[in-house]
Amino acid sequence: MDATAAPSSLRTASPGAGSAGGAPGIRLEGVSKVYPDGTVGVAELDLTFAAGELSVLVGPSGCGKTTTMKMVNRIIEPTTGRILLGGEDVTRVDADRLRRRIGYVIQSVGLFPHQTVRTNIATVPRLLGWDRREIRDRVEELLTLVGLDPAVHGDRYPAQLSGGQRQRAGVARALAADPGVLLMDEPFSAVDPVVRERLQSEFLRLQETVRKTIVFVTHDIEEAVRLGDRIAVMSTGGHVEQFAPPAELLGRPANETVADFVGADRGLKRLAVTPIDPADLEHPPVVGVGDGLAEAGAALDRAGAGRAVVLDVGGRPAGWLPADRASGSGTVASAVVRDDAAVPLQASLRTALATILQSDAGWVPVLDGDRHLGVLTPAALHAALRRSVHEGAR
Ligand SMILES: Nc1ncnc2c1ncn2[C@@H]1O[C@H](COP(=O)(O)OP(=O)(O)OP(=O)(O)O)[C@@H](O)[C@H]1O
Repeated sequence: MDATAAPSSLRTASPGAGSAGGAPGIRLEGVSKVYPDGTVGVAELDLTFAAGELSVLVGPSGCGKTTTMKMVNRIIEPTTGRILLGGEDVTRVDADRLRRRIGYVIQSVGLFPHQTVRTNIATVPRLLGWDRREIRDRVEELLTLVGLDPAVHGDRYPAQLSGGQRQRAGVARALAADPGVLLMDEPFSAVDPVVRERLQSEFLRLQETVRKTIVFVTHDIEEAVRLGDRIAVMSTGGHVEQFAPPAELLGRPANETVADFVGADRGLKRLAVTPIDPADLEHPPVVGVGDGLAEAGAALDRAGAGRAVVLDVGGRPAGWLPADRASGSGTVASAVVRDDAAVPLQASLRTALATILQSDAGWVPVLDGDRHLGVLTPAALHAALRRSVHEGAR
């Protein structure tokens, strides 16, 4: 993507192609870094980061993650090898100009402390000579995109923001000139776990819109599994032990090193990357809040079920009706055990399990849009997880 282009509306594109909405793929060919003291940071690395995908680098401390990432924007100069951005060898181009084509987000954010959030975000567009109006419009667009209120946060200084807000501003600054590539060096590790999870979710939604080619370094395997389209597990010298989508990495670790790194609880981690299968849903009787109790009782009898799912007038789950309350006069509304917990069909088994654990129902209704599809029970969830582990192990 031409970084000197004027701000455009955010791009959408499907991943996997040679370039996605202008985002180039990145290819490292025989790349090595030998530091002046002789330390081999990375040796003979061949690796491709697909266009529009988020690739995560994980591995033990000192294995060469940061070196690998920083060679892409040449904050660290490779000793040998080539790095191609959308087919163009960038190992010889002007490093400053290269960096303006690549967004960079780091743990300590790196916002300029004496500049307002707006001025910080405008840094690269200003360097690229955009006109004032374009810059102003782009900054407002980005503040909103990353969830900062332009009127409230735009004119604050970094010290006047929370850690999470600073990270959002850092992401906005990295995206300012609409670069095709983002490098992210432990961007969410300086905030507490709750804020981190929120930032991760927001960031996933953002990536669905902008589809950048992202190289992301983290120490946190959970974060890698949550965010990565692909995860590279590295060992000393930048050696790639396995580079695979999260489900494959957790289901079929290539060797002991990877298995050790992803952890003995990798079956549990698979929860986060295993989708709900509609075939696993159970279908207890469904009654409406406005139905008569006698009618609901008859439906429960016919099905031989101990309880029914209760839907409100809009068709959303409102709770459940135990068989022993399904008699007498009145409507289901007078006897329903209220519980509006539900998950969308797109949710992971992890979200489904968390929701089940928070409710007394012992199941969770699954929705396709607004339509109730059935309920997921702990037994079905267990079966789905076992199946996915076996599939992964084949
Ligand atoms: N400037 C330097 N001079 C000499 N050796 C260096 C330099 N920078 C990094 N190294 C070494 O290169 C190797 C790879 O370092 P790198 O920072 O890429 O690892 P990392 O996987 O990112 O580690 P961490 O997870 O601890 O951040 C390490 O052995 C490190 O000590």
